[in-house]
Amino acid sequence: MSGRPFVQPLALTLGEPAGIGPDIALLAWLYRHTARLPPFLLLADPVFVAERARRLGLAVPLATVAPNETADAFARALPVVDLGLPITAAPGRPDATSAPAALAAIDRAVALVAAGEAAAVVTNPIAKHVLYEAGFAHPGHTEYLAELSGRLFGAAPLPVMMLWSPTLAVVPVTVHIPLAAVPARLSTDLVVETGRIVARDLVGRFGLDRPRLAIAGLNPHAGEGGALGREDAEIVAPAVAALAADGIAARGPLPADTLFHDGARKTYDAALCMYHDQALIPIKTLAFHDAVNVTLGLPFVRTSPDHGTAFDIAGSGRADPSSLMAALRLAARLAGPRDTPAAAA
Ligand SMILES: NC(=O)C1=CN([C@@H]2O[C@H](COP(=O)(O)OP(=O)(O)OC[C@H]3O[C@@H](n4cnc5c(N)ncnc54)[C@H](O)[C@@H]3O)[C@@H](O)[C@H]2O)C=CC1
Ligand SMILES: NCC(=O)COP(=O)(O)O
Repeated sequence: MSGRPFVQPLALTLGEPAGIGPDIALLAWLYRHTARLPPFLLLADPVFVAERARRLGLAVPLATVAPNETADAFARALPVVDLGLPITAAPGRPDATSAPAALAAIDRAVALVAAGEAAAVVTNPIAKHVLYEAGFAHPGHTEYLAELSGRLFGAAPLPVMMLWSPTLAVVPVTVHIPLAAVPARLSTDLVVETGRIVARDLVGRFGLDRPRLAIAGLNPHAGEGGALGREDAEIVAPAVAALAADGIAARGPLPADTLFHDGARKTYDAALCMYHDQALIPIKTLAFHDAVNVTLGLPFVRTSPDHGTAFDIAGSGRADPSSLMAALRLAARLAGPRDTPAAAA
C-alpha cells in the first residue's frame, strides 16, 4: 500500500459470466485513459477473468485486491475482488456457476457501498431467465436493488428505471411484465409516484433546476378521446394533473408516436412511458452505444449499460464497451460527496 489517500472506487459486477460482461469490463480497463474512466474494481473469480482475457487476446494484467487497494492497483492492473466462487461457464453457455456468481457480485457491490468502501454500483448485464431458473424472485436488478436497500439502508424504495443518454432520457413506468398485463398494472398512483421520483432525482442527482416531464399515453393517439382506449383519460391524465399540482412541469398524456423526433425531444428532460418497449425502442435506436440504465429512487447510485448479455458475441472480440464506459462515467458523476454512506443512509 502507498500513502496515497483512499479514493472510493466504483464497484462493477461481472453480470452473467457467459455473456459479454467480462469482455467489456476488460476493454473498459484497457481504454481507461482515453475514456476518462474513474477507478473501478470488478467483483468476480480472477481465474475466470484471466481466462477470458487470454481468449480475447487482451493484455490486461489482473490484481486481486481488497477494495481499499483499488486506487493504487488501477493504474497498472484491473483490480478484481475475489468472491471465492469459481466460474466454469463458457461464452454463450451459462452453467450452474452463472447465477450464484452473478448474484454474489450484486450483493457484494451493494454491501461495499453501504460500508463506504465503494462510491456506487455499476452492473454488467444478467440473463434474467438464468436467474429465474435458479430461483431468483425479482424481475431484474432494479427491483432486487430496492430489496437490498431495505436490508442494508433501512428503506425499500420504489425503484425507477431510467435509460439516460445525452440525446434522450426515458422511464418505463411498467417494466418487465407481459404486454397484456400492462393496462391492469398501470394506475394513477404508480404514474404519480414514478413522476415524483424522476423529478426529485433529476434535481438532486442530475442537477436540473426544474425538470420537464413528458408523459406518454398508453394507447394510439393517447386514446383519441376515449375511442381508442380509456386508460389515457382515466389513469394517465389524472396523474399528470396531480404531478402539476405538486409543482412538477409535467405534460400529457402525449401521443407516443410523435414524442421522440428531434423537435419533440427538445421540449422535455425525460419521457415517462407506459411500458418497456415504448421507452426502450426509441433510446436504443437513437443512442444504443451511449445510453445508460440508471436506477432512480435508491439511496445509492446504480448504473448499467443499456444492453443485455449478447450471448451471440461473448468471447468473440466483437463486444463494444461504450455503454459500459458511459455507465462508469455517469456513476462517478452522480455519486457526489452526498453519496457517502452516512449521507445515503
Ligand atoms: N441490465 C441487464 O441486466 C439487462 C439484461 N438483459 C438480458 O440480456 C439477455 C439477452 O437480451 P437481448 O434482448 O438479446 O439483448 P442484447 O442487448 O443482449 O443483444 C441484442 C443484440 O445486440 C447486440 N449487442 C448487445 N450489446 C452489444 C455490445 N456491447 N456490443 C456489440 N453488440 C451488442 C447483441 O450481440 C445482439 O445481437 C436477456 O436474457 C435479457 O434478460 C437485457 C437487457 C439489460
Ligand atoms: N431492458 C432493461 C433491462 O433488462 C434492465 O433491467 P435491470 O436488470 O437493470 O432491472
